[in-house]
Amino acid sequence: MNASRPVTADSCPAIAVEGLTHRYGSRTALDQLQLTIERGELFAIVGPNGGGKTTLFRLLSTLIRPQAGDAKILGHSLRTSSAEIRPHIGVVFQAPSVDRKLTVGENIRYQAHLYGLTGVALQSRLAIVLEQFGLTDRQHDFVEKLSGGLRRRVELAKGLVHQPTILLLDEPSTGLDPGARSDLWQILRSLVVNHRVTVVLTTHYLDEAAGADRVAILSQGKLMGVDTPEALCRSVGGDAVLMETPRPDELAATIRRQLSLSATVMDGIVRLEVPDGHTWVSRLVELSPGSIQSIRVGKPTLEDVFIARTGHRFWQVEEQSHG
Ligand SMILES: Nc1ncnc2c1ncn2[C@@H]1O[C@H](COP(=O)(O)OP(=O)(O)OP(=O)(O)O)[C@@H](O)[C@H]1O
Repeated sequence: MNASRPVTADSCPAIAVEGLTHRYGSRTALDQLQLTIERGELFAIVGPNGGGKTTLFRLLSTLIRPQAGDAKILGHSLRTSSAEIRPHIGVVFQAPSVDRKLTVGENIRYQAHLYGLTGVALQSRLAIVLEQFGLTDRQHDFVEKLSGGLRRRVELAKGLVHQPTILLLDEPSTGLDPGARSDLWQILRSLVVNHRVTVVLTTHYLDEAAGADRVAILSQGKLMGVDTPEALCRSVGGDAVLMETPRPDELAATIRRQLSLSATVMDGIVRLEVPDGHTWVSRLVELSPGSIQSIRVGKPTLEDVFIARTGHRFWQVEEQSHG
């Protein structure tokens, strides 16, 4: 984007992760990860706490060096070329990096200095990002006076002031109310569509990951699936049928025995995936008269994908130990 930078071949992906493995002592945080992120994608890396998202994020943002494997960012190796990579990436960390005692404008200006921007070029970029994030009339306000959503916008403006090709965001929605989360996603989508920035974010909100172009599911350091949200959900097959009953194990066993369907019990709820779920409702209810308190039929969600791929509920995984 910057004329002084070497032009990178447009054909190479934004990010190509090639067998990245990372261990903290005996704990494997990332296990031979393979993943390609194309340019101009809004890409979500989703996973429960401890899944390895932050470790991957720290590797991709050149904060830590790969122990095994590599990743190419716009064709540059993380192992050998982190200095070449840095100008091309903008990073928004999970922990706030804005200085609350400085104004919005000062925060962005200091960040721009770190990337060597000065004078007219700096003023021009400052004006552009302030406008882009609806902060022009707040530029003289102290950050400590802003709402959480506006502060997050200042973080984004800082991350983009040097015009990176790739924006990495670690859990950007954490702590935001639903309105601010929705604003944030609109901004991210606009960056992709109008400015062709590749946006890669981590999240543990499955519902918001469904708004990305593609989703990678990371659990216990392993990639459990990567595709568009629609394709991932289709891969579960049919509809998800969920039943509440006082004796879930008994009902699941009856369904397996009498209907030859693979019913499972998770968190006390009997669940199964079948094509045309609505056609099964009366048969299921008649199977065990009076025992089903409620029955729900719905299209599979990313949570269903997670269950199908890992055998666990999303929020259970963090309680399990890692190998
Ligand atoms: N500095 C560290 N020392 C030891 N173990 C660590 C360290 N950082 C992470 N881990 C472990 O590595 C695994 C992956 O952690 P990581 O923070 O990458 O996951 P995450 O998906 O980002 O989780 P969260 O959503 O909670 O931030 C976890 O088991 C975690 O306990």
